[in-house]
Amino acid sequence: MPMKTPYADLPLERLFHEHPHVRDFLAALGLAELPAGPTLASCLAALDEERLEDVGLERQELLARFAAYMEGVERLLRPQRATIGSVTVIGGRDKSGAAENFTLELRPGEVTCIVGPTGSGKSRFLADIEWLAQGDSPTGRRVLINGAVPDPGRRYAVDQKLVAQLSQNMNFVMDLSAEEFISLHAESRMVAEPAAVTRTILDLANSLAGEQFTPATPVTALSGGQSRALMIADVACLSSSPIVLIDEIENAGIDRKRALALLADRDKIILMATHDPILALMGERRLVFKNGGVARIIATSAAERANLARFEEMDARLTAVRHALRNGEEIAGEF
Ligand SMILES: Nc1ncnc2c1ncn2[C@@H]1O[C@H](COP(=O)(O)OP(=O)(O)OP(=O)(O)O)[C@@H](O)[C@H]1O
Repeated sequence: MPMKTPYADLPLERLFHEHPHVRDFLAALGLAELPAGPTLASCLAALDEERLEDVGLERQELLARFAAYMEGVERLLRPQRATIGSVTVIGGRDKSGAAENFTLELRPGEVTCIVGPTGSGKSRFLADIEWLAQGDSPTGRRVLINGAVPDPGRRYAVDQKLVAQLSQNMNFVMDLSAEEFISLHAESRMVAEPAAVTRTILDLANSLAGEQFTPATPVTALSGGQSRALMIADVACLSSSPIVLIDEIENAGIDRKRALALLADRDKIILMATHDPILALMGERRLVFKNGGVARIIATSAAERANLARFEEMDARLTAVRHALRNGEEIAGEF
């Protein structure tokens, strides 16, 4: 049964005006030039056999391909953030098989920190969330979305990923400028004004990075802190994934506090492995890992938050020393 799409029957000018990406779709098939016609359906109907042979598709297949493409685009554009009100993690067992006995509900805008010694299971926990584990990982944990088992399509979807990962190492292999790189992403996400969004992301990234870069800076020339800042701004503004997993925002010349606030502001559910005292205390809670299991859940108390101000002061002083070191100054006297 061939798939039908109303888009093929729109007046051609309107189709191209409202959906400029259709031109890219056609160009990719070698159909940038089409026989004249009032609608795409009529243009495709007028294609001669020879051109169809060049494309390698039957006429009906071509329409079905177009319908599937437009459906994919619609899915991409459909807002999905509103559909996530909570993520629930139901405890499984630690490495010795002892039950974890916890049920944890995470909501948009909340930051949950993950702490514990090396090998205690922090990355495993993040992986359980990334894959929406259903008792089928070594921990036996289960993850619910909006209080229910997510449908399997959601679990394996690549275009509507629930989870975005910000990992430590950003290795760019493409030879693009920062502006080209981000605008390519903005265009692929089909945002209404890719140029404006790109500018916002570059500005945000620069406000997070200790040292500035220009839109023309090649991504391969960005420092560790700059590329990290760029990825954080990109995830905050362009990713539709409602859950963000962060494996430590290290102190690589980046305003960690602002970065975290920026992500939380966008109503994302944030899980972050960190032992940075300021970031850890900015979170709503900390999950303490031992022997592969969650040993304790500590809600950040008012008393802990009171310490935060003092740690921020200490951090500002250390930042000043770091700055002075970077500038080749001597570190003597009052700091
Ligand atoms: N509950 C569990 N049951 C069985 N295996 C587990 C469990 N939790 C973690 N593991 C396994 O233990 C190993 C160490 O865990 P993981 O890498 O998550 O630790 P980590 O805290 O992230 O360590 P690091 O800080 O060094 O990165 C991994 O192979 C992981 O799959």
